[in-house]
Order: sequence, then structure tokens, then C-alpha cells
Amino acid sequence: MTRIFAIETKGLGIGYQLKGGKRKVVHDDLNLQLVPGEVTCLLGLNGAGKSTLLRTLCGFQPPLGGEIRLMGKPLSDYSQANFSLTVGVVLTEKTNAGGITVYELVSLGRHPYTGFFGQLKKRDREIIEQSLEAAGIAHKANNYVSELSDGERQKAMIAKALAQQCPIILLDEPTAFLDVTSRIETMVLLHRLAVDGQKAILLSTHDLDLAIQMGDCLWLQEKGRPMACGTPEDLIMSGAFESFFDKEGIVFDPATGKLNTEAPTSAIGVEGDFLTSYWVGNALVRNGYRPSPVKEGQLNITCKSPHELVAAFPDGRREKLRTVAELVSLIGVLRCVDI
Ligand SMILES: Nc1ncnc2c1ncn2[C@@H]1O[C@H](COP(=O)(O)OP(=O)(O)OP(=O)(O)O)[C@@H](O)[C@H]1O
Repeated sequence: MTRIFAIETKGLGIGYQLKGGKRKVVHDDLNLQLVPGEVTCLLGLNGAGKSTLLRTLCGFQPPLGGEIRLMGKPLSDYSQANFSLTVGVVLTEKTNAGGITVYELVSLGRHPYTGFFGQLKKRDREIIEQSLEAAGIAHKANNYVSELSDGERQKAMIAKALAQQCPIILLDEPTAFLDVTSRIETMVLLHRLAVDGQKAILLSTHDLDLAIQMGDCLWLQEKGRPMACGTPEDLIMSGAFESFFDKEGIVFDPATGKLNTEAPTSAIGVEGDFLTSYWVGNALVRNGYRPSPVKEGQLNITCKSPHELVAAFPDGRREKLRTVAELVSLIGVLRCVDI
């Protein structure tokens, strides 16, 4: 049986038709599959083509070639009305909707059902209220959009897309401009909506940590290379991230999921209490060392608790440390010595 994807592209070319008949190809031969029930994060450096891809998938700009299917049907077969019933689009730009209330903004999501001048029926009002509730913005329903913070406005826009009741939601950088709490809240919300509503959610982001943590699937977009697609873990372990950041002189460390300017070469063994080991590893990476399994012939740190670390040197000496700060100064002292 052929599986129906929320979005499927075959040999898709994206880019721009320039004056004089020339074309600017941003990406070629994209064979992508967006799956219901998952949050897919589209990652790429500036200019990689994330917005171009999202705009092409929304039909806002024509593909240069290839095929786009939404729910198994070619995008070109969709009328504007049918498209609005299938895809909710949330763009980053501040909306022009400052002069209307959050309730009115979210009610715009019902227009594909009621028509622009259509009356909201009881069922529409119920759906608007449920959408406001699900997006965590019901308490601001009567506020003007201009009175909202960036995070609240983002939630209101998500509520509007929810009121549209589409199986697919596309978002352009939904976590841009948000503080760390709102970024996590937004991603948790999108993840819940994907799982509970079996929606296919695709969002572009520069937030590597959050994408690795919360994305069910990542699309790594890079000029001149096929898109690398998969779970964050499979992509990290297959080395896809290392080549992704390679050119920029930035190193991705698969052991920590973090970026750095140079790859740590010397290893220090870490074992013991999970939480302490994690943060000891964090301090080691920051100071240019690679946390590794303990082994003979290198400095090893046993983490008994956050206040009880034991440094075991290759020559058999042992030193007790009470804080990570003490460990960091020990490393500083030993930096010139071969540990
Ligand atoms: N209207 C246009 N005409 C021609 N080229 C364009 C046009 N808009 C964007 N581009 C080019 O297409 C490429 C991809 O741009 P795009 O905005 O899709 O990248 P992006 O990954 O979204 O970048 P960012 O992370 O900076 O938002 C860039 O080289 C850009 O200069």
C-alpha cells in the first residue's frame, strides 16, 4: 500500500525566475516527506533557502521544477479555499492585525469555512474557544493584538492556524524573538498539537538546541548538498551535523550536541552521578577537553555528588574537589602539562 504523506516532494527545484529569463536555483532535486503526528524542524544557515522552501510549499512562489503533493494530491490542483482547509501558515513578520482583538484574529481562521463575510455559527465559536485554549492564549482573547508580547502574539497566530483545523501547519521561525521560556513553551505546544491532533508541523528555525531536543525529524538544508533528513539522533550519530557546519570553521561535537570553534582533542574520563557528570562534561567542553569514558593513562574524574569529585591522575595520585570551579582551576593549572 502506498503511504500518503502530509507533504511529499519529488525532484523539487526551488528558486527564483530572474529578469532576462535567468533563473536562480536555491535548491535542486528535493525529495521530502512530511509525516503527520510529528514536528519537523528545518535548519539551515542564513541564505540556505528555508524561507524559499516554505514559500514554495505554501504555493506563494512557483517551483522551478518537480512535484509537490499535499495529502496525496498535487499542490497545483488545490483551489485557494481548499488550500486554506489543508495548510495553516504562520509567518514571522509582525502582523498587520494590531487593531483587532485576539478573538477576532483567531476567528479569521474560520473564514475558509464561513466565507469572508460569513457569520460565525455556534460550532465556529466553540472551535475558536478551543483553539485559544489549546494555544494557551484564552486569557488574552479580548486584548488587542497590538497589546501582546512577541510570545503571546506567536501563540495567537498558532491559535488562528488551529482554528483553521488543517492537517498541516507551516511556521517560519516561530521561536525567533522569543525568550528561552517562551521558546520552549512554543515548541512543547507545537509538539502536543502534532501528537494529539495528528498534525504534520514543519517549522524553520535557527535554534539548534531546541530542534535537537524537540524535533521528531530534522531537515538540514545546505546549498549544493542533498537535504539530510532524519531524527536528530540518527543525524548526529551519522555525522550529518559535522559536515553541515564544517565550512563555517565551526565544529559540532556529537558527544554533547553542542557547537564549538575547535574540536577538543584531549580526553578526560568522566563517570558517576548522572547530573554531576553531565555538568562536569559541560565544563570540560568549555575548557577545551572532550569528556570520555574513564580509562587508564588519562585524567579521570569520578563524580560522587555535585560537591564530591575525585580527580585520578595517570600516575596514581588522587585529588578531592568540592566544586566544578575547583575542577576548572585544576585543569587550568594542568593545561601546560600533558594530562
Ligand atoms: N526575491 C528573490 N530573488 C532572488 N533571490 C532571492 C530572493 N529572495 C531570496 N533570494 C536568495 O535565495 C537564497 C535563499 O534565501 P532564503 O531567504 O530562502 O534563505 P533562508 O535560509 O530563509 O535565510 P535566513 O536564515 O537568512 O532567513 C539566498 O541566496 C537569497 O539571496
